[in-house]
Order: sequence, then C-alpha cells, then structure tokens
Amino acid sequence: MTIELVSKTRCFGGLQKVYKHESSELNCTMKFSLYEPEQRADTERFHVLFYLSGLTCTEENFIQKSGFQKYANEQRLMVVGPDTSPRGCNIPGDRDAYDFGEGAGFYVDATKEPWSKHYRMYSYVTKELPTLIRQNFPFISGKFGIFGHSMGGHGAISIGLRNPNLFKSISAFAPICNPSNSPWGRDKTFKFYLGEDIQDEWGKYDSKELVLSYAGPPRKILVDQGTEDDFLSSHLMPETLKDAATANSNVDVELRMQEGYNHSYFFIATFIEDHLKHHAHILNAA
Ligand SMILES: N[C@@H](CCC(=O)N[C@@H](CS)C(=O)NCC(=O)O)C(=O)O
Repeated sequence: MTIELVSKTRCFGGLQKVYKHESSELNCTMKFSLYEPEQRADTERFHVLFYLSGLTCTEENFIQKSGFQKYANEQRLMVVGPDTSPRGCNIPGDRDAYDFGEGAGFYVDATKEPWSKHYRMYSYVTKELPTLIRQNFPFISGKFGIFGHSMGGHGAISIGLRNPNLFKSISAFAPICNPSNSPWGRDKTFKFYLGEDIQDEWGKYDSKELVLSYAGPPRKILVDQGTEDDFLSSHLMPETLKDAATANSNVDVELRMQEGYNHSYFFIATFIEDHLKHHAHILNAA
C-alpha cells in the first residue's frame, strides 16, 4: 500500500503529518492525519490511537482545534485521524446535506446502491487503515485504542466493541449512542446506506445495542457529554448507553456530564487530556 506525505509540521516536539493514499475499500483518494511523538530513540515504537471525527469534518478539524498533540507527546501515543467519508465520488445527492453523503460516512459499510461501492468506512477503519499503519509506521504490535466525537463517538464505541481483538481502549465525546433512534441515523444515514433491515443491519452499528450484547473481555468506556449540547436529548441520548451498561457487567460506561459545555471543539479541547490518559493507561497495561 503506497502512501504519500501531504504535509509535515512540528508540534509539541513531535510531528503532525497528513498523508494521502488510494483506498481500496472506498474506491477513492483518501487523506488521514497522523501525529508522531518526538522519537527519543531510533528504535522507539508507539501505541496507536484512532480518532474518528463527527459530521462535516475532514481529517483537519481535530488536528487544528483539539490541542491533543501536547498530551499525545506526553503519553507517547501515535494518533491517527481518518476523514469522515469517501470524497469526490460524485454520487447524486452526496453533497446536498451536512448530515448525509460527504462528511457523513457514519462508520458503516453501506449495503444499498448507489452507496455500497464507496461508503465502506467500517471496513476502512477496521481493516485498511490498521494494515497501512502496521506497514508504514513505528507501531507497537498489539492493540489499538479508538475514540471520537459525535458521529465519530458512535463509530468508536461500535467499532471498538465489535472488534475487541483489535481495539483495546475506547472513549467518546458526545457520542450518538442510539443512532437507530436518532434523526441522523434513523431518517438519514442508516435508512439510505443500510436500508430498512432494522433488526440485522442497524443493530450491528448501534452502540446501545452493542453494549447490551457485548460478550468480550471487560471494557471501560469513558464518555464526556456537555449539558448545553443542542443535540443532547434529541440526537445523542447518552442515558441509553448508561442504561445498557447497567444491564451488562462486561461494560463499564463512565458517563461524565460536563456542566455548561456544548457540542464544539472547545468542549473537546477542555477534556482531551483525560481521554489520552485513559487510553495510555489501558494500552500500557497490556
Ligand atoms: N451545525 C453544524 C452541525 C454539525 C456539527 O456540529 N458537526 C460537529 C460534529 S457532529 C463538528 O465537529 N463540526 C466541525 C467543527 O466544529 O470543526 C453544521 O451544520 O456544520
């Protein structure tokens, strides 16, 4: 797999890079960001943490706005941030709304035409990207961590729980906890990418359902949620995740309601240090 460096910028001792490559899963050119901590010895290798962004984002929003680089360098974590959907595929309707099509891949593998050829973000994040990281970067063999925001929080929890052999640590900022009942999933992305097979197809990507059915090794999921988030009760519904975890002793959800914070990157930047520490603690304990 060939990757091409797009940019490289020193930041908090390490290097914030952006790469592009031809994606075989998504059938288009994709970019991803990668932060490499300052290399303290030629042989030093790092644990890898994936960050999945929310609706409308590219690989840029998180690296520009969250300030994670300082803590990634301190915690010795390599952080990889994919784009949120395939790009430039020119599918009719893929640029008409902020919450559907480009910028809204929703971390699923679409089964319905005309989306199924390109909208395969689940396989991109669980197969193509991990392989590419293993082949090209000083990665500590073992497991990855995964976290994300909003649509990316949904992606992190659902992908993490479905792939416990690949992802060992999970956390989220303002995740869409029950997308089958959220307007973003129910009326848009799930409906059109996955069709109407609610029981089988939607459940595979619904964090609340996956917490209920999870039977892998114990997982502790850190979730931060702002109380002034406009999407809180209508779209995100964190109480569904908490309730599901109460019914399954294999999953511990630490839900922290953060007073006065909204859905923005100001909120993410405020709590990002705790998330990087959460992942470093679990990944280093391996
Ligand atoms: N009102 C927003 C809704 C989308 C939104 O809030 N996106 C969040 C993730 S769900 C985001 O990270 N936006 C980009 C940013 O804040 O940089 C819009 O229309 O753009």
